[in-house]
Amino acid sequence: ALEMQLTPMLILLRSTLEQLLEKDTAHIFAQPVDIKEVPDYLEFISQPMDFSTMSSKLENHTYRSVADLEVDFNLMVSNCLLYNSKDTVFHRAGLRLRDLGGAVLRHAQRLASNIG
Ligand SMILES: CC(=O)c1c[nH]c2ccccc12
Repeated sequence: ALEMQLTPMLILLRSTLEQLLEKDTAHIFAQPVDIKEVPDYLEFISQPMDFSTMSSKLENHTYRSVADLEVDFNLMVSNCLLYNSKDTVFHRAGLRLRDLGGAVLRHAQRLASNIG
């Protein structure tokens, strides 16, 4: 039945998001960038993304595949690399999350292919 098919995917997506969160040890990506603290942020970034938003989208069944999750992960990382100049801790953290997260997502995609 459909709910049987969706449940394993939901479990896989939760596990994948947890693994991605673990790579952000400084919790730089945990919450939305605070526009009060960073008033020019939306002049550069049209679609903010962060892990708490991804978690809400996951629980609202917005993601139907690992690829869907990957789109928002890549958006979050791209925003960081665009807004923060190369000589910043935040930019370096974005590069590191991109590389570590890529490995997590490749493994999750392989597991997802075994569910289908
Ligand atoms: C993820 C990211 O770019 C940021 C996370 N926290 C911030 C604070 C000021 C400017 C940028 C950020």
